[in-house]
Amino acid sequence: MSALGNSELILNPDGSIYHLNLLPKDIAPTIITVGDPNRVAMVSKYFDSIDVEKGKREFLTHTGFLKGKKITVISTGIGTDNIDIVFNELDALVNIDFATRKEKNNKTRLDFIRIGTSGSIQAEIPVDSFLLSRKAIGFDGLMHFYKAGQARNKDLEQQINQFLGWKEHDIIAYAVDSDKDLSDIFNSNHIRFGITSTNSGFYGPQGRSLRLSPKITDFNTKLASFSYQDLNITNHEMETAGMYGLAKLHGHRAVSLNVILANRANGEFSNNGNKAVDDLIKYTLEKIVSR
Ligand SMILES: O=P(O)(O)O[C@H]1O[C@H](CO)[C@@H](O)[C@H]1O
Ligand SMILES: O=c1cc[nH]c(=O)[nH]1
Repeated sequence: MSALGNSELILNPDGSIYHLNLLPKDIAPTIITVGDPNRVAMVSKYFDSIDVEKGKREFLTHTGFLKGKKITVISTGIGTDNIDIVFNELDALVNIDFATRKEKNNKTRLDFIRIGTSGSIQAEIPVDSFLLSRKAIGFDGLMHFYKAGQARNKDLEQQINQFLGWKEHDIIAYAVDSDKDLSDIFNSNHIRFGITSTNSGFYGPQGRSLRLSPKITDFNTKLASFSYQDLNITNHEMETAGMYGLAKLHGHRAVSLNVILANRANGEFSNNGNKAVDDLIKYTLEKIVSR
């Protein structure tokens, strides 16, 4: 493989990677991703020590130790356009030699655990509950730009696209599974499971309208009535499918956990979102350190 050029692998003057502003030594193999930069400190305040605090734009990183386990928490900002940056750059930090600018022979596998927020489209999934995305359906388009055949769940893709029939609206979904072994660490009766819909926006792309008219009027009820292998499409958010796809393509593992803040079927929004997010953070950290 020839060396990556200056316009492809972009390093800052201090040798750190372009957007994340991180050096290879700044990250742990276990990485918690959160959307909101303010959530980074909500996670790292539980660490026994914080050894790295760096950031640039919406990408804030803390790395430290909890009960002897080295953990990184990083904010991705909103959307899979940012996931593309975060996952490519985190992989580069461990699997590209910045001196030779070539891929390393011996690869390092990373574990990604998202602690996010989300909106349920199923009436019986209440606000403030926790949901693990067994699978994700991407309406955002990110995977269409990669040779992603081996990472995708083609059977689910075929079934959802046929069921929805939204090709006439230029909407074609891709589908990706969570990593089963990593997901199993977070199983318990506190967690619900489902298929997560990852969208390219919060309003129109999640069937919301404030002043603009939706093109697809039965958007959420149609998605909510689909089922696949005993799982329903449970919730909308904006990162998981991209995470699952890019993690698999790079040889990493990923799982997405979300607090349900909105119930779209009942028209409810949590009054207690911060407390629920804090509870999911504590639950996730406990599972990470006790595995
Ligand atoms: O709370 P985070 O992790 O950002 O996740 C959800 O919240 C944002 C929208 O409000 C989107 O990023 C969505 O995925
Ligand atoms: O409804 C919601 C709530 C949180 N995040 C989303 O993307 N959608």
